[in-house]
Amino acid sequence: MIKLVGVGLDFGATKALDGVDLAVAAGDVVAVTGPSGCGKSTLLHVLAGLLRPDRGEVSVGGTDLTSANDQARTRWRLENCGFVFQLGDLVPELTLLDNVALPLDGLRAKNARERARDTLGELGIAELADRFPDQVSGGQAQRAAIARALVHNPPLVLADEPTGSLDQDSGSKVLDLLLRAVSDRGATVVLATHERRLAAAAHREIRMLDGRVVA
Ligand SMILES: Nc1ncnc2c1ncn2[C@@H]1O[C@H](COP(=O)(O)OP(=O)(O)OP(=O)(O)O)[C@@H](O)[C@H]1O
Repeated sequence: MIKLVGVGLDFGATKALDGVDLAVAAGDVVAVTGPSGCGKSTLLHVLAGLLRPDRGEVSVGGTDLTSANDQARTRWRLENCGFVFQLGDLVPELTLLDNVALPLDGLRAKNARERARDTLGELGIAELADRFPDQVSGGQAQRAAIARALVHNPPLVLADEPTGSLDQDSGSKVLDLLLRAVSDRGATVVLATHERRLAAAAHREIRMLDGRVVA
């Protein structure tokens, strides 16, 4: 599903990624760990096609993201990627239902809303569909963000500290829901985290330091 060969990316003098080789099979759940600033988020952004590396090759689901132009990478991302951020990143002016329906732009409105409602139900918050993000708890907002990342059944789900803003209890619940939903779909997951507990729930852990994979 994912193949990186010799991937390097610089921000000025900082080597955010420095010769990363990585292979991830379809359906794998991989945790990327390491200290602050080691390159975890940068790696996720490269996998999503949001950043193009300066060196090396990136192929995801058979698509060569190194040679694709911005437009092709954006189209690829909308169809193939779900992204969960630490703070949910819901659109404040939209209800949870409309937030979740966002990636379904191409579907006729009624179908999109039905599917969004079903996915909210899967995450256990169907009854909150018509509330706005500032009318729900952090854990509930994070569940909606996960529903939005999964609603179009993307083959690849990228999660950057998905429970980082939650207390331990609701973080564990949200993580369980995320892992169950991706396993039901057979999706591949790459999860950046500081937390041992999250890393332990993955099939595999990749440890980074100074832009390199060290274990
Ligand atoms: N847009 C940017 N401009 C300049 N430097 C950047 C930028 N984004 C990241 N960096 C630098 O690249 C390095 C890797 O950053 P990255 O965000 O990938 O780390 P991280 O492991 O995700 O950190 P954290 O765990 O704190 O989120 C850091 O040294 C960071 O300061």
